[in-house]
Amino acid sequence: MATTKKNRTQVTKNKESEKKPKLTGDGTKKEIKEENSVFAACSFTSLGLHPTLCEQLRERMGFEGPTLVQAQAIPVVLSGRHALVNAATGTGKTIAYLAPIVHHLQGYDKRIERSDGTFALVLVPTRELCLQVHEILQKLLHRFHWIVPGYIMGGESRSKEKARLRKGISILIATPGRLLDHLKNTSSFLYTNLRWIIFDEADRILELGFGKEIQEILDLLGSTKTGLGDQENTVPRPSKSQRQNLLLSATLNEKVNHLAKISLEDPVMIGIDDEIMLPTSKIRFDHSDSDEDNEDKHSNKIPAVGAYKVPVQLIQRYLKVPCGSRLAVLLSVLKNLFERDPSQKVVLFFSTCDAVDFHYSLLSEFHFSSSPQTEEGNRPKFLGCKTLRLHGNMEQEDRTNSFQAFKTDKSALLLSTDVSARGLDFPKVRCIIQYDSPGEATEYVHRVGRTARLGERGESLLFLQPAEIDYLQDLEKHGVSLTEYPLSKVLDSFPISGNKNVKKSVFIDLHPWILCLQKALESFIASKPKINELAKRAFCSWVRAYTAHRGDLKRIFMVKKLHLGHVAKSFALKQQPSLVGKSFQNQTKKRKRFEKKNGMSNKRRVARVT
Ligand SMILES: Nc1ncnc2c1ncn2[C@@H]1O[C@H](COP(=O)(O)OP(=O)(O)OP(=O)(O)O)[C@@H](O)[C@H]1O
Repeated sequence: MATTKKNRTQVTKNKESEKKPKLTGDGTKKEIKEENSVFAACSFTSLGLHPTLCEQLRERMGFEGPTLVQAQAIPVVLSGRHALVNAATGTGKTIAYLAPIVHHLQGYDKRIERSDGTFALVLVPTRELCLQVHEILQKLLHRFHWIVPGYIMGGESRSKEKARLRKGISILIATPGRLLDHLKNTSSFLYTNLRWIIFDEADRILELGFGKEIQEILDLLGSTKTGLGDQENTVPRPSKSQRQNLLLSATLNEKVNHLAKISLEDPVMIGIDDEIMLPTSKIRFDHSDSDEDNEDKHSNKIPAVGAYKVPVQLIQRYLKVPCGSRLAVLLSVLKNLFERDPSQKVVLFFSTCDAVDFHYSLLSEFHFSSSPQTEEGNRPKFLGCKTLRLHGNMEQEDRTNSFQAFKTDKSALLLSTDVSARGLDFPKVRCIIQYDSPGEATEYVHRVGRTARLGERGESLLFLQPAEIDYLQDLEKHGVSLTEYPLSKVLDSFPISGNKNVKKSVFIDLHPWILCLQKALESFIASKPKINELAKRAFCSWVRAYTAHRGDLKRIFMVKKLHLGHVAKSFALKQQPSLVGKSFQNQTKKRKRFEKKNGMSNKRRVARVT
């Protein structure tokens, strides 16, 4: 704790000299307002990093100086202490752990070699994050060619990964399932020199149901306090000075407590306010844990649920939309956004892969004119922007292509599930739209965190039905407050039958623009059998996802309150809800049989959705 506080003080003291322009990751200059600054006033060199590494950060990556979280975390990581790092999205946590590791590895008396195996292991929840961290690491290692970066993740060829592991990877980025697979089955994977284990997006790794895998990984690596270090096949537990574990996320909450408890020794807390700290002895990590007396021996403190850190400059709004008008309103909001600024990036979040596929096809093919005189062939595309999609049911190659395209594109709309919610750093995203609500407040924070990164401006819109409006109070509990989006004004701005002066309605679902658009959408879907099929599938998955809300959220997202006819309308379906409902019941039965057969837990089900 002492180290953290000292660094914090140093950062505050130096704030006066913070006014000069900073370079962002993409090399563009910008003024950062002092009160909103994410940058510290010190230099990378003053934090103790090797000059060549500092040069690399500045010249190759365009980073003039550290961010606040880097200024706090780098000295701690360099010191060898275990740490729990909490900082808002987009504040540079990746460099906060990678830079000190590279600093140490390049400085070994005897240069490390591939045959020494793996020194550092970075665990991440998704494949895209795996690729992203690897890309950053490659840049960081440009001048240190003897330190080899590598990744292993689901969806890739196991045999190719085995070959790479056999040759040796110094810093390895991995998703948990595939790592465990190699730990058990790849005998040439050498990790006796392992010194660092990092959990990036620690809470998400656990939420995805990887808790058991993580426990097994830590045991196999001999890195738990209660680990099975004496088992065959495990690495002898290194001394405290040799092994260092780090946990990072913008939303560290009680889900991480268990992991912190089993993997961190006397950790330094970075970015965690004292008010939200509880001694570990006061917290039950899980219901099976009756070992509280032992906890008192370690008087570590870990974070309790509290306020989440959302970038201060982010403008957060909500839209209250009746269920049956959701689709028409969504399309109107998108049209308004891209007409206001055709060259921008927007991410649109859905709860299921099927919903992404349906809306992607719809937006790619839907042509519209509010004037009935316009012939079908002459109607313009409803939305002129480039559209991309990303979800967990796509082929790995398509996933990677979408991910890379959205990174480099100057203007595009990305339709995605929560697979994009964590850690992904798409430059210059201007707006986040949460069409399907995120459920847990943590997920809200990470979704909106794809914009307003590193002090840039950004906007977020959350769709809620009138019956779901209490969700705003749930967010308030975590210090997140939203204001209402001026929907009527936006809807009034659209011409109806080429006429801007039509009598407008105060009710969204009776607004002439919405009525006209809804009618066109329903005719379009009825005339396209393939998209119609996608709409029905998306409808079924949507209702299923709605039923999956957990705990307190069930009170807000009540399936019983859903009017299935209106839900069908939000997929532009004219069918009777009972017809659609029947196919939903069949699908639900099929899913339940599948899950029973495969012994899948609740948490796994959430993972399958993304
Ligand atoms: N010192 C720096 N100066 C300028 N840009 C930086 C600096 N450090 C990191 N960046 C850039 O800031 C952006 C955000 O960094 P990063 O993805 O590590 O954030 P994060 O805190 O891990 O976000 P999330 O919580 O969403 O995962 C990246 O584009 C990165 O290149």
